[in-house]
Amino acid sequence: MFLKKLSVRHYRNYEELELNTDSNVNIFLGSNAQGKTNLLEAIYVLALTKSHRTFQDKELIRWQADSAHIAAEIDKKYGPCKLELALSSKGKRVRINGLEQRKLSQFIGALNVVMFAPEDLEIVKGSPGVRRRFMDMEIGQVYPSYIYDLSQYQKTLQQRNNMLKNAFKAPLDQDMLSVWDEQLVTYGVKIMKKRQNFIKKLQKWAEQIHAGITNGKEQLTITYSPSVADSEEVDDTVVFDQFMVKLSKIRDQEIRRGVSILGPHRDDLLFFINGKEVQTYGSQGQQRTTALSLKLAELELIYEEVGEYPILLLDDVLSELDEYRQTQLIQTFQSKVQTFITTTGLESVHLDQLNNASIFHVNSGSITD
Ligand SMILES: Nc1ncnc2c1ncn2[C@@H]1O[C@H](COP(=O)(O)OP(=O)(O)OP(=O)(O)O)[C@@H](O)[C@H]1O
Repeated sequence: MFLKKLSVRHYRNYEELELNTDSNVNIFLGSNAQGKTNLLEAIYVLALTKSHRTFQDKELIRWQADSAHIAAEIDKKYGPCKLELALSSKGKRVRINGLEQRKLSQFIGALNVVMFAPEDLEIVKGSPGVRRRFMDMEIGQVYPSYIYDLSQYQKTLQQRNNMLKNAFKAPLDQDMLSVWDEQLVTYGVKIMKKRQNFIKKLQKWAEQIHAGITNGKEQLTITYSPSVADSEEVDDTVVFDQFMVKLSKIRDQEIRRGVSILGPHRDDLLFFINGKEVQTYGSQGQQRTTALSLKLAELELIYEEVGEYPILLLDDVLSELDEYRQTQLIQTFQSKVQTFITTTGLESVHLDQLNNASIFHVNSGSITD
């Protein structure tokens, strides 16, 4: 995929901006707080309809404005495509080639991106919630049906939690709870299955890439850890039954605690280097390399599934990498992936290794020469 033109209006600190991005490598250069990340974020939001750094959509709208707009012209394998997204207090509206899409799931995936930002270290180091969000965002952009299953699961979970929360006030409607149980399990199994497949594919690439970055010294293993199944293997019928049985066993506990304690909303991912868990035993450098391998693996996974490479967004990460890792990264994207990079200074970027990079000077929400 190749992003030819990006336009934003009333987005973060941008009043109005149109940018021709004809190069394979586009560098947003500027001091702190000028709007470099805002531009990468705009591309990310156009792809996934959500920001990578906030859950609050209203933060994306320029102060004092009612709505924000992002648009892009993209060259895809099958031809050119125009994407538009408008954000307001009423919600989001999206169009593909001028045609309004009723559901966001019809829009997500039209543009594929992989963002690598300093916060990604949290995927390795942080709480399970960060890893679940990582899985959800990434699986959703490749398999649109996942977004539907996930939203159905979340709705069911909310209803079921409401019921459990109120169980101490009035007698529990056991029949109704059984209906929610079955629905929770039905969508839960679909989600687990897709997460398992995704992680298996990601593992294959990440292991290879990580071995390359570490000169074959480290073997990276990524394991899906579902809260329901006894192993990472998820077989539909077996897990459906296991899930139902386990729910009935913990019913009293769930009623006492007033919350659903089993299901994909409690899943996790585990990372191991040479058999040792990275979160607990990995050095800062190993954790960083794990996050990098993960992101580079995503490029390959998306290529395998979608048939073309996504756009790579590198937010202030080159300076964090030593020269060897920076070279590895640049060599990976240089030939095949259109890349957008933010940086505060070119001295930390080995420009000599980049062919035909365009440099945009970002200054208080505008691009200057
Ligand atoms: N909704 C908004 N409306 C107007 N301005 C905003 C809004 N949200 C953020 N900003 C402004 O955007 C700027 C931050 O932009 P951004 O995060 O892109 O910085 P950056 O250039 O990447 O800096 P750094 O190098 O520090 O990461 C800040 O000046 C902030 O006040």
